[in-house]
Amino acid sequence: MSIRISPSILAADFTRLAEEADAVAEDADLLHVDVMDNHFVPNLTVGLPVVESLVKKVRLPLDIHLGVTDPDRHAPDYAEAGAGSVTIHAEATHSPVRTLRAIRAAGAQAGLALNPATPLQPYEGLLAEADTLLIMTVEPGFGSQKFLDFTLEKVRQARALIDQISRFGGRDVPLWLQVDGGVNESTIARCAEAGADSFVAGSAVYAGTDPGAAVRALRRRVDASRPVDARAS
Ligand SMILES: O=C(CO)[C@H](O)[C@H](O)COP(=O)(O)O
Ligand SMILES: [Fe+2]
Repeated sequence: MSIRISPSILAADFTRLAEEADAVAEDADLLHVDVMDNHFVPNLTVGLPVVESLVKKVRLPLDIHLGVTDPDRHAPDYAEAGAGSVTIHAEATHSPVRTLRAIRAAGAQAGLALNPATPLQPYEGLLAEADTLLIMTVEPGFGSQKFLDFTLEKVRQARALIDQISRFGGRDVPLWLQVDGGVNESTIARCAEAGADSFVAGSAVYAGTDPGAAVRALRRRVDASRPVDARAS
């Protein structure tokens, strides 16, 4: 089983985004960009012009997390800008099928995010339209928040569902199970044990002095939490 680590630049130095991205380029799989509009979440970050500039400079695929009120209007623009993946929130979208299909049609992977209090069951049928299911492990809006333990039960439910879909041949492309918020060296193993295989980490990567080493440490934690025969060589 492969895993993905996606450092969140929400915790990086915004005056040096290209260098901060470069610092994890050898060790990470994606670069997570939180687009926040001060409406869906009470914080304002970056938008399309910054993402368009990052796409040209950053060696990793951009993992765009849209914390915005109107993802149906904005998501296709991020995919067309060259993002690797664009994730919309279930609580914000009014036409998830159309928007997830538009993201894929523009050449990006499509993600669906669920806030901590949002149940999985109403969205199970939508998973066929998605490449990533993001289970928020904090309320979206800010970095450095404490991991919400109760969200692990939803990660377990999602893992069981994804495994069931794969067993019955229901997909020909992977469906990543991503966690975001409070993921660090103490919580990442529990996320992996619950079934997550894609991990966003902001402060755990960028708060220290060596972001690349922090990504490698997180990867080792995930690896150590898996059975010996499933570990990376
Ligand atoms: O979506 C997010 C917040 O809404 C961020 O991706 C997340 O908070 C990452 O930061 P940290 O790992 O420090 O919790
Ligand atoms: Fe995020």
